[in-house]
Order: sequence, then C-alpha cells, then structure tokens
Amino acid sequence: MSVAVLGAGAFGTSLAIALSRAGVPVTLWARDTRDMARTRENTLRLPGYGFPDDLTLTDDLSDVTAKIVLLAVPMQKLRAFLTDNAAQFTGRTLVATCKGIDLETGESPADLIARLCPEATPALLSGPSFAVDVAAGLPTALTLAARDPEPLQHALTAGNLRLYRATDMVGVGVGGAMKNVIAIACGLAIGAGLGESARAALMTRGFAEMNRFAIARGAEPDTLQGLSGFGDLTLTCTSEKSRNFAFGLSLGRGEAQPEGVTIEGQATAKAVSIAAEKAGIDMPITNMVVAVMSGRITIHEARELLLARPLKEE
Ligand SMILES: NC(=O)C1=CN([C@@H]2O[C@H](COP(=O)(O)OP(=O)(O)OC[C@H]3O[C@@H](n4cnc5c(N)ncnc54)[C@H](OP(=O)(O)O)[C@@H]3O)[C@@H](O)[C@H]2O)C=CC1
Ligand SMILES: O=C(CO)COP(=O)(O)O
Repeated sequence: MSVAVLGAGAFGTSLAIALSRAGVPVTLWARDTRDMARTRENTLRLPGYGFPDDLTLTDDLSDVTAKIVLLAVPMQKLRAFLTDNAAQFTGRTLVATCKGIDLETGESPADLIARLCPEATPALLSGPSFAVDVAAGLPTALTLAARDPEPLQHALTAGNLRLYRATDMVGVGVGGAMKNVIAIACGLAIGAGLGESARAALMTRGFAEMNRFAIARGAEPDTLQGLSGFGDLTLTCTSEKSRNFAFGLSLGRGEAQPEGVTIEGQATAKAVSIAAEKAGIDMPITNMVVAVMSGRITIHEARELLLARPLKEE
C-alpha cells in the first residue's frame, strides 16, 4: 500500500527513505522540493542519505493520494497545518510522528487530528528512532498506536523498521512528548557537572512523572513501559545525538544555544507544566526544566530544590 510523508525534516525524510528502500511506494511532500529534486538528497535536514530512485517528491498536497499519511511537521506547527489542510485528509489515516503537546491548547497530536480532521483516522508512530539511524538502515523498533492498529502495523513494518502495535494513543502520545522534557533535564544535569548518578535519578523519577501524567490523562498503566516511553526515554537521555539532550547540555554548560533547531521539549515542558498544575499533578522535574529554561532559577538552585523535597516512599 502506498504511503505519503508530509514534512521533509530529518525524520520525515528518513522514514520516506527507509520505506521506499523497502519497496513501499512513497511520496514525500515538502513546501519546497527544488533542492531535493535536483540533488536527490535532503542536504539541509538529512545530508548524506541519497533518495531511492522510486521515492517521489511533491510540493503540491493535491498530488498526495495515499490513504496512509505520515505527518512529520514539528509539533507546534501541527495545529495550523491540520487546520489549513483538513479538506485534503477526508478518509485518510493520519499517522502523527511528531512528539509533543500543543502549547496553546494542551492537545496531543491524536487530539488535534480527531478535533480538526474528524473525517480522518488518527494514529501515532513513536519510539526510539534517530532519523540518521533510520536513514542509515539500522534496526529500529517503534510503537504504532491506533484504534485498530494491525493493518497499519503490517503496512509500515518494512526493511529496518519493526513496529509493535498498541491501542493506547494517550499513553503513547504522552511517552513521546515527555521523554523530551526529561532529556532536557538530563542534559542540564550533565552539562552543569552534576554527574551520571544524578542523570540516572532524573531518568527514573522523570519516568515516574511521565507515568503520573499519562495515567491522569487516561493512559493505561503499562503503556509507558514500552518503546514510546521507557525506550525513547533511554535513547534520548543518554545520547548527544538527541537535540533535546544536547540543548540541555549546552544550557547546563552556559554555552550559546543553536538557532533554528527543532527542540520539542521546550514548548512541551511548558504545556505539561500548565496542564499538570490545573489537574493537581506533582511534576517537580518538569517544573524545574521550565523554571531553568526561563531563567527564573539556576540549575544549582533547581538541584537544591529537588534535593530538599519532602521525603517519600518510592
Ligand atoms: N529527527 C529525529 O531524529 C526524530 C524526530 N521526531 C519528531 O519528528 C518531528 C519533526 O522533527 P524533525 O523532522 O527532526 O524536524 P526538522 O527540524 O528536521 O524539520 C522540520 C521540518 O518541518 C517542516 N515544517 C515546519 N513548519 C511547517 C509547516 N507549517 N508546514 C509544513 N512543514 C513545516 C520544515 O519545513 P521547511 O524546511 O520548509 O521549513 C522542516 O522540513 C518532531 O516532532 C520530532 O520530535 C521523531 C523521531 C525522531
Ligand atoms: O525523538 C527522537 C528519537 O527517538 C529524537 O530526539 P530529539 O528530537 O531530541 O533529537
């Protein structure tokens, strides 16, 4: 079955390459395809990975006829993108690959699809998967969440991509969104010299925070133990290839921040903090990330505040 990928950032491009290389007919849509059409490579976002000959490019959404549509635009652009293009998506399955929570509305990608494109079927693809690994053909396991995930699991398991299925879109969405926030916290800790034991503590207590938030939003208790929760948390909190971890690292070291890089955890930390406060959910690490990013407190003040919290049972 043919597949369209909308958004030619690093991840959308890598998925399009991996699926096309595995023999799936793929159309990759981007706002501007001129350079990619000439070089048969995404030199801006994913340099070094040539396109398979059969991969089709377009800058015209009306060319996209595939029933399965992977959405690979950044989270904070998704709401406007769906609003502008809802009419194109009637009868399609929209598989969001972005990770985060919309800052203005507090909605997840699946919530946005359900509200803005009611004639489409929402799904999520999430889990530990650096674009460069996917594009390089390295083995990658992901979670595909949908109300009826099995047909999609079969359609999108190809080549180096192995998909597990789930029906808990709330849990899978929260796992992918929140692992980026905890990765920023871990980057801050390592960058500020707080040590690897502190990172392990942040990962573990951050995982507890992710579970609390997910369950309060209606997730199943076990979902975050899977690829989109524990799996992606492990990858992102331990690798400098993660833009969220690298952002925290440079902030922790007091270095200049890179411009124009997609760092989903920044807006998502704020969105989670706001939603958690409204719902009365205790999210100390997320709140510290927000406070440090805004400059309200230093990393060392955050460390003191976390160490001084009331003692509790694990
Ligand atoms: N990179 C990775 O390893 C992974 C990323 N993800 C997730 O995928 C999502 C996208 O990330 P990634 O591909 O890395 O992002 P990039 O920063 O590489 O690229 C973002 C892309 O989004 C496009 N875009 C931005 N705004 C719009 C818009 N309004 N309409 C259409 N296209 C738009 C940009 O197009 P233009 O060039 O025209 O500006 C650009 O191609 C994120 O949520 C991320 O968390 C998930 C797993 C792995
Ligand atoms: O989600 C990712 C890997 O699964 C990519 O993480 P970053 O956005 O932090 O680079």
